[in-house]
Amino acid sequence: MDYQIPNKGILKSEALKQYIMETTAYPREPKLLKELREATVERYGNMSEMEIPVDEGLFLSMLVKIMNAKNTMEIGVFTGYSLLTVALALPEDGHITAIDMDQAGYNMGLEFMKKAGVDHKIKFIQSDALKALDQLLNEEKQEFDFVFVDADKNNYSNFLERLLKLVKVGGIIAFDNTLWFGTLVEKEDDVPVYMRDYRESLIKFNQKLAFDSRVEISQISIGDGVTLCRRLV
Ligand SMILES: C[S@@+](CC[C@H](N)C(=O)[O-])C[C@H]1O[C@@H](n2cnc3c(N)ncnc32)[C@H](O)[C@@H]1O
Repeated sequence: MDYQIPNKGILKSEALKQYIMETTAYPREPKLLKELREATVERYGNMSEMEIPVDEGLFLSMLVKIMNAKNTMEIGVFTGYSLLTVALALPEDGHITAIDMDQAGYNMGLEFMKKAGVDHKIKFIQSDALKALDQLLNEEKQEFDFVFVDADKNNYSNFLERLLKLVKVGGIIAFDNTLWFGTLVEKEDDVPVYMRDYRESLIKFNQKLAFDSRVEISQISIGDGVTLCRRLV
């Protein structure tokens, strides 16, 4: 045999990433999401990198629609790119409980939610996420179909424990950044010091998830890595 099938890894270069964005992501990005993305870059500069990328937004949007999700939650809002994405994907009577300890980012994004006519679907809770989840667990029981987690990577395990009581059986909890800029497979010394703490937590979280029989998991290599956890029991 004089040929070899190459490794199945997907993104081999920045150019390939750019190709995906330019051919299938940017042309499909809803107008108000584009405006929000650009306004976030203008206001927050490099911090705007916290937003999920456009291709990931399109993926989440389709997932929410395929699932027929109605009652959803988001942990980690910033200016609301993923929040507006999900709000647009939900039906008119859909709902998102959005949690962030910072209110300023959400306030900026709210203008775009209003323009899109989806602000009535959103209940924003300004709080530390663990506190807010404990509060939700103490309140009247409600079942979530879909949760997007994009905050405080040191607490992903703690979020999971609480979310498994809040998400319905068959529902999905999606954890963002589970590949942490590829640093998980780099030597610690080669990783910038400010990224090591989350790197360590995510390595442990991924290892633990792999053997957690309460969920079915799928690691999606999009954006910075998204792990889907479907509640089984
Ligand atoms: C990566 S950004 C979220 C980006 C957002 N999903 C988007 O697409 O634009 C993370 C957000 O999580 C919030 N956050 C971090 N730790 C938190 C915690 N323990 N409780 C609540 N919010 C937290 C930060 O204030 C920040 O706005």
